Amino acid sequence: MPASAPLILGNEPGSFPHSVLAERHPAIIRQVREAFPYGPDRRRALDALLASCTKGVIEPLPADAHDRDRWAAWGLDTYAGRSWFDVPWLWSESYFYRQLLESVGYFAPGPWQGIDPFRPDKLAELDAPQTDEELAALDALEDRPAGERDRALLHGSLWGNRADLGFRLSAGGADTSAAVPGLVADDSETLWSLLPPSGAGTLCLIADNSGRELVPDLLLIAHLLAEGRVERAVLHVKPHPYYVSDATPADVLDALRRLTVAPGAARGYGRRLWAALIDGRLTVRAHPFSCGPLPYAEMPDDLRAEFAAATVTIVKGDLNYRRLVGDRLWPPTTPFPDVTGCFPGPVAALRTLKSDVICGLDAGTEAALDAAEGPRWRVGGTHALIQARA
Ligand SMILES: O=P(O)(O)OC[C@@]1(O)O[C@H](CO)[C@@H](O)[C@@H]1O
Repeated sequence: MPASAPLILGNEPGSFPHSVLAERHPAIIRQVREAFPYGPDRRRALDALLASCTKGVIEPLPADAHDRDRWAAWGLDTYAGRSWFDVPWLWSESYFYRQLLESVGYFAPGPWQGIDPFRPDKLAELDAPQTDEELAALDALEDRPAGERDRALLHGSLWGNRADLGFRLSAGGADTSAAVPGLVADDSETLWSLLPPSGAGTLCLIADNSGRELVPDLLLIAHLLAEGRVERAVLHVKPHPYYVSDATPADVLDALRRLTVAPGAARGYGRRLWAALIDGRLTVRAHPFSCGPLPYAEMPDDLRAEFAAATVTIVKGDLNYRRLVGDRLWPPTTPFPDVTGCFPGPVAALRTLKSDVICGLDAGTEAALDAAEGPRWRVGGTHALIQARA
């Protein structure tokens, strides 16, 4: 990895990270308050979190918190007592979601234990007519040449990353804006070379959002298994609700059910995935580190061994990209292999651009984007990348 680049904090007014802490997080708290009829205690806890995350400091966890030791190992003892704006942005955001779940009683025995505060929106998205349209498009793909199906399913998974409910909350619907979407980097050939026909290996896919992103991720997995490009797949999701729409094991089951009751070709994909789960060719993992506040460079040994053994790991979305390359302001032309060197094994990123972090651009592309859009191209969600290294 190149020596270093500035770590992103949220303390610069006017910056995107600052707006996430100062505006997006309060909006998420408001949304969660409306999602369920939480009683006075839960509402008080949400108010307290709002005050803490906007004007207060990072509070420590109680000594009996189930994950006290884990968060201590992840840096809580260092950051407790400091402003949410003055610690690494990645850390601050992650702790916000941890504390949001605490506020709604997600972890405590009682009626709200295990209730996903974002579930109503996730289900609404899964049930939306757009999902039907996207699934219906599979019918037309059935008799297309293999290469065309490869590309369509890869791009479906890539652009599915625009379906990010947290992003929509503060981007005012930018995910459907008319700005010309475009790939700013395309290492598809490297990725396909890692997934040759008759591959006997394992694909790891680190999922991002549920709903309209997870569905095409599952379709891609089903396709790669059916085409024999990999023998097994491991889908990594979050152990608990996170960044509003991130996929959890329950969301995987919802998406799978959506596929298995869909008309046309989609149902076939659903049935194949169902069978693959039963016979073990597809497994779902929800590792605690997947909701951790640290870059992948600091992943624990069990995950390191798992990714090292994979044929390739596909890392989905903006947040996972930040964790992959470190949440730092690299010069955009820094080569992707240079900043992903500590990821154990071949890795590919499929991401729409929703935060300032970027690497692996060629100088001409960077200049053209700056000239056309100013800094907006980095965060608008209208551009995307496919980056890969063996
Ligand atoms: O990971 P995803 O779903 O593609 O995007 C997550 C996101 O919306 O949240 C972060 C800000 O809160 C940004 O990194 C990014 O814009």
